[in-house]
Amino acid sequence: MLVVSMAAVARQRALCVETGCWPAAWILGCPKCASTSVWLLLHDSLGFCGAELAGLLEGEAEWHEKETHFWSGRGVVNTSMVPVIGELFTELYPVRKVGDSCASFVEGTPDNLRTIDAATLLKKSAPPSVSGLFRFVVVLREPIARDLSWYNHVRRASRKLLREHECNVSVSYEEYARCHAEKFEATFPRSQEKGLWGGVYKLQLDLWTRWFDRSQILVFDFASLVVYNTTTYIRTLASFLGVDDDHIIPATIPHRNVVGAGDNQQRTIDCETRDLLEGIFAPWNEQLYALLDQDHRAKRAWVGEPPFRPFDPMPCHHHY
Ligand SMILES: Nc1ncnc2c1ncn2[C@@H]1O[C@H](COP(=O)(O)OS(=O)(=O)O)[C@@H](OP(=O)(O)O)[C@H]1O
Repeated sequence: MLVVSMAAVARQRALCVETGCWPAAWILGCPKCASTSVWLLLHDSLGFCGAELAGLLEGEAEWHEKETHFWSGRGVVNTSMVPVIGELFTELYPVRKVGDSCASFVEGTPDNLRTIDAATLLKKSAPPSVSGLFRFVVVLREPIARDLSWYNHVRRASRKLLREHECNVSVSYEEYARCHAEKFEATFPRSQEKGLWGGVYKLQLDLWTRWFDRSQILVFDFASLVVYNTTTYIRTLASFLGVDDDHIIPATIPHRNVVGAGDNQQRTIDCETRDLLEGIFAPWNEQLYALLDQDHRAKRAWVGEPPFRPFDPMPCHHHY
């Protein structure tokens, strides 16, 4: 049986209202940035539980346990519903589970980071005594690698996701990326939720820091978390989430990819496409690094947040 951290239980109890709770932890994003692995770490090793949704098919229930998509713009909530959103949402996280089967709750919809209205709606819906206690986790991955991973994901996804997609995914990644690059220019500066905007992290962080204190948001770079410094980063994450040192904190992070290894995935891209995309992302990446650096210097970030490691360039191959 999992031994739950009492410190985490106490934190979570402060977020419960009547029969339901607001999750203490939120994995905000980004999609294809190891959000499932972080969720599994919290769920399997640190005693966090996801949402309890009744009446869903088995596979869907497992997915929604991590991702409620309540705030991510799929039509579930809008501003007119603010007075009742809290009541509806907290029903998904029953207070009876806290300290029993769950140390705490976590919401892990990775689309939340880039959804334009998510932070606003959440801030307006949660009581101030509660919203100041939220802990948000953001993992950011080199944007071209993230986009390639998303392309592989969509190619195997449901017809619905394919229909929603504005560029054809049945072509090579290079062709798909060129289509998005053209739309990126055309749609500036809106549509932050679509296509290449998914990798413009500076603007996504701005959406959240407008409404929540920066010290409530822990920003990790993907490579340090999953490759270079996993053990330390897991300890940092646990400490940020209020899991006490007495709790056994794992040294490794799971590796889950919903697409499934061995599926016919595209893993490398040509250098022409890499350079085209790099030209789009590089100025935004620079703005992101500058923002994070300022947050650290001005002590706006949580004191334990490590310096952000700039992204390694996306590898590519030349055609000869
Ligand atoms: N531990 C570890 N080490 C290395 N890589 C890892 C790890 N955990 C997750 N991943 C990679 O993250 C991608 C999946 O991210 P998500 O779970 O956020 O995807 S999803 O948005 O929930 O669909 C997916 O990336 P791609 O393989 O490039 O598609 C996973 O392989």
